Amino acid sequence: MALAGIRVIELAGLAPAPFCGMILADFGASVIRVDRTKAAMALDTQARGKRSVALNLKTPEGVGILKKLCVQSDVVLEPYRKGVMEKLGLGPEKLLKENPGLIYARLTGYGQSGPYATAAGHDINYLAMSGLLSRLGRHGDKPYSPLNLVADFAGGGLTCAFGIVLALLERTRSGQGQVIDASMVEGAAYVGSFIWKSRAIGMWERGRGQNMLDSGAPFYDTYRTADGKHVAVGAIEPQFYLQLLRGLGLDATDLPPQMSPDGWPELRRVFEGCFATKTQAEWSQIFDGTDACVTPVLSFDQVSSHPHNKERGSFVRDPGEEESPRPAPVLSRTPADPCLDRDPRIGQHTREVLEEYGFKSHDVERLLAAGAIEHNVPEAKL
Ligand SMILES: CCCCCCCCCCCC[C@H](C)C(=O)SCCNC(=O)CCNC(=O)[C@H](O)C(C)(C)COP(=O)(O)OP(=O)(O)OC[C@H]1O[C@@H](n2cnc3c(N)ncnc32)[C@H](O)[C@@H]1OP(=O)(O)O
Repeated sequence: MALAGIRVIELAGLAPAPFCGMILADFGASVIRVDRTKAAMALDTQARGKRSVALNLKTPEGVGILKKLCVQSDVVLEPYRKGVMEKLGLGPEKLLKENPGLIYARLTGYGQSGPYATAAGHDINYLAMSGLLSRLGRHGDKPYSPLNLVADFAGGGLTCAFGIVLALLERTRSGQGQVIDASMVEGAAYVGSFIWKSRAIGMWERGRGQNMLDSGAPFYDTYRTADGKHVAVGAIEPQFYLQLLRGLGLDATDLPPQMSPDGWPELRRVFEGCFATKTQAEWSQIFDGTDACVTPVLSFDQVSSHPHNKERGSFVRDPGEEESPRPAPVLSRTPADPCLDRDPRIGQHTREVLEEYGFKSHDVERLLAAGAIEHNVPEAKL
């Protein structure tokens, strides 16, 4: 796999850093998640392919172990509030001095500088600060946050993983590591570059929810079908729009012009009436194989059995029969090979990892007895 041989230390976080770590693990990196001792439960639902060590960073021994793990690794990924790592004596200056090749990725909401740098926050706050949230939502309604996808995952975890891969690539030339300051505000805004830059061509002149791509246009929206399900319509170009009308049994000459916002309320009423007359499956039969850009809005239950996704194997099943998306994109020679084992328990690999990083087994016993580390044996499987 593309990242085989890369050693990553991921300090356990809430959602964006775990996703970043999972991407690296899916593509072959050895990812060790550093968990707290005495944790009631693992909150990391994106632990695929990772190993877990449990360290108590409130003890000098725990901090010493983390330092040893970091200086022998390629990447450290930390999701804490600005200043937490420095307080532990594990700031980038110190670690890069000991390991000049280290890539030190800091994934935060507001970045490492500025008046908000130390403030608590979550996806919705970062999205708000990126400017994008002000553009999301239906006409007449307040701004709407589309799950925690944009800041936490697209602008956060994924962007940070991209930064790590760039730094790894650059290190092959310079031999040097570097610090990555991944701010989710900036990552989200960057992901939204199209929105920012397409203002110049007048794409966002109208208010929220009144433009072509923000649910303003009837040819770019979802519609309820006779069985209470939905279809998604994305028929922008005139030739595709004509196919949409054909499938709906409508004649363009009886309707307001496609690109005239004044006629959009009337057009939407007509489309709503049409889509409500058939089930989702019936619409799929009509539109599949055409360029009308109409697709079913699939539920999680439907998604993996849809013939397209099924043929490509777009979803994988873990041994607990839970489905999840397979890693993307697909590389032709070195594709990701997601680990299908159950997620690690907190501290499941403490002993194994510490010995791998040069600790003697009697040291491990001493650290266990001192409460600086925890080792949890997985429950036996039948
Ligand atoms: C009942 C509650 C249930 C909660 C269920 C949660 C279910 C999951 C849901 C996921 C929701 C996802 C949401 C929508 C998100 O947006 S997640 C994104 C959150 N934001 C970020 O990640 C940005 C960067 N991080 C941060 O800003 C902050 O970490 C935070 C998220 C606001 C949390 O702040 P806070 O809890 O005060 O932690 P921090 O200031 O970072 O300090 C961490 C302290 O913990 C310590 N620590 C760390 N590891 C260990 C360890 N192994 N052993 C012992 N201690 C440990 C650190 O040393 C630090 O301690 P101290 O410096 O405070 O003394």
